Amino acid sequence: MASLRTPTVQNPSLSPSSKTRLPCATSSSNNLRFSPAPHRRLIIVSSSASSNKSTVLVAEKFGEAGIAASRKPTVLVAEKLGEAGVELLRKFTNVVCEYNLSPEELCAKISLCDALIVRSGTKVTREVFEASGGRLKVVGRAGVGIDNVDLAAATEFGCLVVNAPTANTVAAAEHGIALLAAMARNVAQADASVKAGKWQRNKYVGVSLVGKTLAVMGFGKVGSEVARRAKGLGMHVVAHDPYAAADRARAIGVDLVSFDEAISSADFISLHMPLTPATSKILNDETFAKMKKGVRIVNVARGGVIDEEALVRALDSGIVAQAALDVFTEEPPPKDSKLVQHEKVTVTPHLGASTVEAQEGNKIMVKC
Ligand SMILES: O=C(O)[C@H](O)COP(=O)(O)O
Repeated sequence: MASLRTPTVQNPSLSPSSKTRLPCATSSSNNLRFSPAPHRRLIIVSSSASSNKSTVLVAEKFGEAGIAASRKPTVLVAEKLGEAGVELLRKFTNVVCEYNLSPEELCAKISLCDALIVRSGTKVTREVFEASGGRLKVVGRAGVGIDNVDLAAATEFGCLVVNAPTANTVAAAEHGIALLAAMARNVAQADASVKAGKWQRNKYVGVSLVGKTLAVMGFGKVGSEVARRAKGLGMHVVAHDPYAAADRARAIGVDLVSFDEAISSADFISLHMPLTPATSKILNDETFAKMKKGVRIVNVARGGVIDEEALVRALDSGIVAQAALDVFTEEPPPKDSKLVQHEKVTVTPHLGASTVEAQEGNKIMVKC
């Protein structure tokens, strides 16, 4: 049985309903049922986490019968997605998969497309919407963060932006925990050392996690899963999130505290907030100065939430003992980046959502 989860419309002013979540279709076995919204034309690529089967539904203006009669919409898939979802999408749309497009190439192709599907690596700028000449009706973000899409321009050009808010949760949380443990035990550095022919047992003495305080900054889907796992490792977990409910935190044994209390009490800080004007460079010289000397930082959220130059200063001064980073202000970061090359820093190339399961389970709902 394929189950459809509800994606989130990111610019809901374009939604026919005032709600940001659109329960448009349900599926039971092979029997597809559409909600009574005949004016809607939907393209939904979805998959059930339990069955790992992707489903594509296309409902035309007057229901399923309209699909055959209509022109098939053209969907540009600009980054690699799970193959099963793309295959199903092909049944109902003209799918064009073109990866690693330059901004100019994307602009050149977009005027022929009704929908665009991206991950975090494609910048969907105002220029893209301008170049589409109004044909682009929906941008599907196969993942969570939509900071790579110019939402104001999308709204102005009448284009919906939808994301898949839950597909990557576990993958991102697991990667956060993987980086936390790998950083504490110098796994990457020790691995490189052994491969270079060395045997430096004294150099790579680590620190334990048990009994340490972890501050989870951003207690949403990923943050709360990280907290749950960290509790299982015997850590004391506090969290800061201006929007989280205290009882939800309490239910998993986490104290919600103020930003300053979280960062000043933590032995480890794990970042899980979206990149917004309010969170941009939220870790900076001023906030590093409030941290415990020797704090360790994990970032699987967005590079832009850290002032990277300030982090290098904090690493050099010893305020921050180590950092493990999956995300960077500029991706890929410059080869000579002091931060990436820093010996106290462990890095991965934005792999938070990159598990087989997360990519197969990823779902995109595109509403035209
Ligand atoms: O926002 C997300 O969903 C994650 O950062 C993963 O991004 P990705 O789809 O580019 O791997």
